[in-house]
Amino acid sequence: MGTEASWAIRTVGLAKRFGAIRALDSVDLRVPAGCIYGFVGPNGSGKTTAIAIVLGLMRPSEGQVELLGEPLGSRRYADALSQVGALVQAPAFYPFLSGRDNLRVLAASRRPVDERELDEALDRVGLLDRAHRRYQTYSLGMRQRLAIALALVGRPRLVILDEPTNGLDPVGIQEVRQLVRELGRSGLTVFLSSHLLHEVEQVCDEVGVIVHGRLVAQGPVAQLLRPRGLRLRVSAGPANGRPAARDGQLARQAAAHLEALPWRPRVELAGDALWVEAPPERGAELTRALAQAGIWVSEMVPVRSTLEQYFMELAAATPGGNGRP
Ligand SMILES: Nc1ncnc2c1ncn2[C@@H]1O[C@H](COP(=O)(O)OP(=O)(O)OP(=O)(O)O)[C@@H](O)[C@H]1O
Repeated sequence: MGTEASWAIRTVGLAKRFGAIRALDSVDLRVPAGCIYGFVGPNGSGKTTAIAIVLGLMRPSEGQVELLGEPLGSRRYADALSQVGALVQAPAFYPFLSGRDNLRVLAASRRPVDERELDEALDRVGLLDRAHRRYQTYSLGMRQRLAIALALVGRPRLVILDEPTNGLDPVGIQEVRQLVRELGRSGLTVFLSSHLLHEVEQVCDEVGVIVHGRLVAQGPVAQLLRPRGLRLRVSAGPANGRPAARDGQLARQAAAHLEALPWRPRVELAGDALWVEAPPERGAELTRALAQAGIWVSEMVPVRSTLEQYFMELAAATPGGNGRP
């Protein structure tokens, strides 16, 4: 495998077996430097296993790994690791110490740190002015931001966050997502694992989708996760002189008009709403066709299939990717 500094993480044919369980099966990760990469998959799909291998905490059964251009197994892999910050498990912070003292104690347990490094990490996560307060007074979001600060001490080039919003309240979730976006904007490469497709969609530039240990899709979020359908609600036109049709009946009429369009979109009825398989930019054509038939669109929302459907479709489309061996 050639050395390419443009990949923060690159794996080829990465596999890990635990007895009969294939936790990872021929995974080719491509994490471009300078992006926010979302590693998304249902619980138990192999995300933590892949992260543990990249961090040198677990040996792969097969395959190659390159971190910041250095191959796993080479002497320089340790140098690459020293430029990586990671949050894999919640750090054991001390409740009675301040945020800053916690950071100092835990960071110093790995290597000597100076106050300037602590200031910088606290500043990046927006906790500098509250660093003197006791940890036990912190909100859930602040606690997680402090945990991310610990991963940022020493200015890593890459930060790996394993499910960083798990267990947080809604405010904390928003704080952490916002922080991840800011870290990405600052030029840091962020590798974030999540079982939430919408989280990855909101925060990441690139995505890798893993199902049952297989990477079933990878690429820019804008390409892979774009909405594939439109949900419509319709109402009778204001002055078309027809007796008002019942909602369900009107929806059936609307479906018939749309299915008759030259490009024959697939249409499904869902009660009084319709689901049309069409990219959002075709919305105007749909509304025009319906208006010409005297049916008015009262609501139109771009939608994707549900997370589970999406994972299932991707897994089914991948040879051997639809179940465990
Ligand atoms: N040390 C281990 N021994 C045996 N099986 C393991 C071990 N670690 C992980 N597994 C199995 O490997 C598979 C992948 O687990 P992994 O923890 O990597 O998934 P994950 O996507 O991170 O899920 P979660 O978000 O639930 O942690 C699962 O079937 C899990 O039970």
